[in-house]
Amino acid sequence: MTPAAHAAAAIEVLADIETRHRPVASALKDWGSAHRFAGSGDRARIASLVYDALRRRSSLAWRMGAETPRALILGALAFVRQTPVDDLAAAFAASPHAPEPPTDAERAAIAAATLDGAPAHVRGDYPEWLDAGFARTFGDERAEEGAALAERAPLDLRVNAIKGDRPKAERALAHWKAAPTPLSPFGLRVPLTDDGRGPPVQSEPAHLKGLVEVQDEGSQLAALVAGAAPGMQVVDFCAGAGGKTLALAATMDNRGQIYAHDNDVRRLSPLHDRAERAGVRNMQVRAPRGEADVLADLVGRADLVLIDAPCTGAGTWRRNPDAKWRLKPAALEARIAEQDAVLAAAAPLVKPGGRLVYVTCSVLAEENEDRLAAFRAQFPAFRPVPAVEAAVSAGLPALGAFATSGGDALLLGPRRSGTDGFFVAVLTRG
Ligand SMILES: C[S@@+](CC[C@H](N)C(=O)[O-])C[C@H]1O[C@@H](n2cnc3c(N)ncnc32)[C@H](O)[C@@H]1O
Repeated sequence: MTPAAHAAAAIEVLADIETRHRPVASALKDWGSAHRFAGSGDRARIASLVYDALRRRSSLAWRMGAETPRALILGALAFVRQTPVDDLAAAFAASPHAPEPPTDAERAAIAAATLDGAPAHVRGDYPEWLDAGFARTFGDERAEEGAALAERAPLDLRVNAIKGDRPKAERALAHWKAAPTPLSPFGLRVPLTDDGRGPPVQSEPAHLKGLVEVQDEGSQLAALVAGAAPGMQVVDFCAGAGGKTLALAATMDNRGQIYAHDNDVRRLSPLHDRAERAGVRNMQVRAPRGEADVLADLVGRADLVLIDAPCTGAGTWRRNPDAKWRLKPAALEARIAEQDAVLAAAAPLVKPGGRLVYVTCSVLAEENEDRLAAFRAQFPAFRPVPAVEAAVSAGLPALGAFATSGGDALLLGPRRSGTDGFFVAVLTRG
């Protein structure tokens, strides 16, 4: 397929997403099934263009003066990919499966485009109803912070210390030009292609042998700040597929015990194979079993309980741009209720003197500081560890620069730390 045909396909996929309110992954999958001639490289290029358009949907629509799938894809090619409009016109004219060449009105929109005068939520490409929430966290810099969350995300890997060190992994992945990440001592960053595609990690020997896992640097840092150490009893209360479980286990060196729990048994299922591949031998999966309290024996026994709470994912919009446009106030309310519920359910597991670590991948204070305040009112025995102190004791003093204004937590994000957005608060039980 030609680049022009990729553009035509991306317009089709976006139209499917808009008209049938479909998640982007399903729309892309269906397009691939209906167009079997398209190879995996073509499908990846189409997906990358769709994601580029979705990340910047508001600002592209503002610049193009329209929010149609065609306007968004032309805008992504012109403003994200920086393709000159005459080159687009020539490419479209030369390909039989191309969109119509840019009209005079579209050319004029591209030539005149500016975001001057656009409101913060348009410049920052986040939903208008979240403007107050963004203003609360970021104040006058909310448009810039939103824009950083609308950039492409890098491909980060975590080197699994059970299987080898970072230089070993770097050598194994030299053909990808993987290089150390700035903040995590276990991170490697893999450059993407100009159009935003990464290499096939899952089939790479270093991945198959458990030497590396895909994990954003911010997620790695959240797990490191939690401070799991050899010999501890650790509960990963919202383990999901185990991204953080494996990171915690790597710092425990197979000594002590890590219990991976989630209230959704299906989410836990990949963890068995992942742990096997990673060489983790001190993990128990505590999946839900009907009404039984599967963590009853751990009450008051855990040195560390990590709550990687269900959240809106507002810190990971670089990777899931359609999620930000689909997010509605009711979903935020539902996540808040779940966050209060997991905090209340997990707190009794912490032993006196032990640590509770609350993490979200959101930048919204309603999911972060407000939840901690509500929790502390209900559980006064828990006291926050100042973020600077938590960073120093994790051996990551540089993270102190990302303390929240209250100083009780860390807030990471693409504009601050070059990572996804994560909120990390450490509390101790008195
Ligand atoms: C942010 S995800 C976890 C991601 C995972 N820790 C990782 O690093 O890959 C949040 C998880 O919380 C789980 N969850 C939601 N409510 C819960 C509850 N009441 N008890 C336990 N887990 C819950 C969800 O099923 C979801 O898997």
